Amino acid sequence: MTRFVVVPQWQGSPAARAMLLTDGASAIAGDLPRAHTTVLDIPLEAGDTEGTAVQRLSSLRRIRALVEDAVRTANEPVVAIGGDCGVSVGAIGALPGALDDVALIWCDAHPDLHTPATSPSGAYSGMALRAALGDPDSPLPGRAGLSPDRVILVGARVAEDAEEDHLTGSGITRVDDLTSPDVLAHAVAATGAARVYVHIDVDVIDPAEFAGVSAPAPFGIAVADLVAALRAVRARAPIAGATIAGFAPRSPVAAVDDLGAVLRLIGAVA
Ligand SMILES: NC(=[NH2+])NCCC[C@H](N)C(=O)O
Repeated sequence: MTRFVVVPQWQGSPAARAMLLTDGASAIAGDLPRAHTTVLDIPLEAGDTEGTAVQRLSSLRRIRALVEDAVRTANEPVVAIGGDCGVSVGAIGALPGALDDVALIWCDAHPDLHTPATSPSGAYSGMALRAALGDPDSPLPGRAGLSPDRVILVGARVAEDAEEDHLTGSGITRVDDLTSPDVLAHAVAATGAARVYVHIDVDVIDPAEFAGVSAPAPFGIAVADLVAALRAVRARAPIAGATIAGFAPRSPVAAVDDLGAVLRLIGAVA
């Protein structure tokens, strides 16, 4: 079975209306099977930087501990429901066993490869993949063991120069076209990994199909293509865990329009 861990946090987001992410998490939670769902009691306050370049770090640190504890005690694969992308760093770090057999599929309109020094916003979500890879400059790094040559970045189309510079020669594989469903599975097979973690920021989906995101970016992936690609991945390697992040509906009525797509994505990883 799968355990759903709902993390209604917003503190890692650069968005002006970041708290919409807590509404998104709650909307999703309402559609999940109650007996298999844990909703974390997330501090609502912003917290402070602790003198670093990471906004709201003190709250993010407390949230990290809650996420790690929930994933560790689940004793079954967890689908973490954000909140912003920072949720994945703790959820990946708390996976059972060493991370050296894990491939990470990072589906996101943004590569999230900033360090605190290069981030334009100070938002931890924009540093999330870099932190998951053990960024030595991060005050809140992920657990060691994940390797860039086992990371596949899907649908990233809005990147700052510092992120493009880091990507060049990083060993990270990029996949931008999922219209052929086996491309992603082949990329995973090429990493040699035995299990897969799937991170999905819903802003990877084309805005024509999905409205409830903080910063819509054109030329995204189709829901059906991502679902088919993930099905092909699962035929080869088990999913060790997953995150659905970035759902920021403008209103409860607007949330309903996107929930079908969210549930299809959850079905693809759960
Ligand atoms: N996964 C996301 N929504 N990331 C947003 C990051 C935006 C921008 N690159 C920043 O660091 O502020």
